[in-house]
Amino acid sequence: MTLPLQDSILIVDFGSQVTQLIARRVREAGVYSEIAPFNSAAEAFERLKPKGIILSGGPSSVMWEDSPRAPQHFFEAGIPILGICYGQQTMMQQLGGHVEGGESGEFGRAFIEVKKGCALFDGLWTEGERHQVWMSHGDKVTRLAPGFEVVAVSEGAPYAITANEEKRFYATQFHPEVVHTPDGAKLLANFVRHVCGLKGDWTMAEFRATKIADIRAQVGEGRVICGLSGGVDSAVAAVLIHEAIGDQLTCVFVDHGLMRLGEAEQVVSLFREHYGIKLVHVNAEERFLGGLAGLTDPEKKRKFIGGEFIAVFEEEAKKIGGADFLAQGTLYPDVIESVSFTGGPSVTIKSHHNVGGLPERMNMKLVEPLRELFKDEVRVLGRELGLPEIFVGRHPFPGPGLAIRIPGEVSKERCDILRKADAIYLEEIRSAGLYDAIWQAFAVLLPVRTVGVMGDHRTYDSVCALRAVTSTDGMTADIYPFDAAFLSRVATRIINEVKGINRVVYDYTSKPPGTIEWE
Ligand SMILES: Nc1ncnc2c1ncn2[C@@H]1O[C@H](COP(=O)(O)OP(=O)(O)OP(=O)(O)O)[C@@H](O)[C@H]1O
Ligand SMILES: O=c1[nH]c(=O)c2[nH+]cn([C@@H]3O[C@H](COP(=O)(O)O)[C@@H](O)[C@H]3O)c2[nH]1
Ligand SMILES: NC(=O)CC[C@H](N)C(=O)O
Ligand SMILES: [Mg+2]
Repeated sequence: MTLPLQDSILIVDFGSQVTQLIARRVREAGVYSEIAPFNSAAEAFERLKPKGIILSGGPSSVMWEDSPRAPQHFFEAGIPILGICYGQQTMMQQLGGHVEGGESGEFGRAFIEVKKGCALFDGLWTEGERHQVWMSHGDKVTRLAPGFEVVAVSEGAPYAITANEEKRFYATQFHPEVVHTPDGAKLLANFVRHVCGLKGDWTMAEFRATKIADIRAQVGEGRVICGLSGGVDSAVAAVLIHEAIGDQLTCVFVDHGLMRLGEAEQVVSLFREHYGIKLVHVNAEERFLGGLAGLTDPEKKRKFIGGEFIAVFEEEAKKIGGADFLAQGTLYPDVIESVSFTGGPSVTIKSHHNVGGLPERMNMKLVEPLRELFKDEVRVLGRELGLPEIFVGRHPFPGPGLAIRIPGEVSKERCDILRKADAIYLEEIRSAGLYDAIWQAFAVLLPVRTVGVMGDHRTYDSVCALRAVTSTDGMTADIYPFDAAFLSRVATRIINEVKGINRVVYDYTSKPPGTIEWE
């Protein structure tokens, strides 16, 4: 089944780290968009018949031989085009302008001065105003293509915004898609609604319908195994896939012994209570803990866990007579931190078990309907699908579980200690009414022992670190500012009630420079 063609924007990806943010801003403006790598953009254009095109940034330089280009016929299609950074540079060059390597680039905050009104910022900015934007470029346009004029300048980029109003082509040297360009979202909304003339009535309901059609097309009559963790992402993925293909789906919950206190039982009973979806509960504690023995390097731990997950999924697939597809609730941040996207410049920060931690050879093909979304968007989709708040509002919990919250070697004994401390911490957060104000909170068991004195005895036990952060999408995060009384209450309870811990500290690191998890 294919859906009727809907109004859309095509985003051509040249490998920028933040291409997905363009898509996100366009979705926020209520317009459907798809991202296509530059080398398959022509095909996507044929299929979508978009009402506008956005050319992303990218790591290449247009002065390099063989650097990527937009299909030339896009410029003759009679629809509006917005070029961002690299997208601006290639557009200018492809239309007869000129780009040079700058003596010095502009990275980070910059200010532009508006020289002239233009449809791109109609109703938003006016002549003479100065606005903060975010830049990240070394090259710059030095001669405009015919028909273009300068509408805004910055210190390092005399052509900060240029426009060919007749053709409805616009180009920015800065990145409107990032939050550090405060008016950027409005600028993009203006482009898709005002310039491209789209209504802005696209919703998550339509995303749901599109994804259901995509899943049906991908899976056909095949069988699908879905890794279900109890987290938001896999619950939403499972319900969505079930809506698409019904009984062709079997969910597999892997209890790797690295879950929080009581979590495994809770996940399984909650899911069975709410959904008539087939669910297999696999007890795999021994093999996970066995394989983790002796491993201390975070990436080795992550890779082992990623591989073992797949091994379990493959075994379970065999038991149901084979499965052609493995579904996961992979989100965009998992992808961008683990691997470079469409050959982009991003480096591996950590191998999320479900992406960079996957073994190289896998028998099943992946079904990942949430791969372009950010967590807060998945929550919106979850509500759209009618998932109860108890799933939708849950703090994220990483697939590798407690293994990455126990720096150094993991053992059952250390998992048990951590489980108790973590449960006390979360219980206190809930009873203080803070759970929903926090993005994620957890305890970490450090491989450090310190001296203490309890009841006149000397103790020599482990240190427990507490972490709590606020965030909207997990990509950046800030610490949650508990008051001292709360922290000391939690610390006292943990030290009193958990044998093996005699000191508690609070982690004050934002992301960046830290990551949310400790490994
Ligand atoms: N214990 C598990 N058993 C089966 N699959 C799992 C397990 N843990 C993680 N997965 C799979 O890995 C994917 C990524 O995990 P991740 O933690 O990012 O998502 P989630 O658990 O669904 O949601 P959340 O981020 O809210 O915890 C999950 O969506 C799920 O498909
Ligand atoms: O399913 C997952 N598998 C993983 O391997 C993984 N590593 C980190 N996370 C979660 O991702 C978010 C960002 O975490 P970091 O700042 O630690 O990268 C946070 O919400 C983390 O809990 C993971 N989730
Ligand atoms: N962020 C970008 O798109 C950078 C484009 C190009 N690589 C430059 O340095 O100017
Ligand atoms: Mg999880």
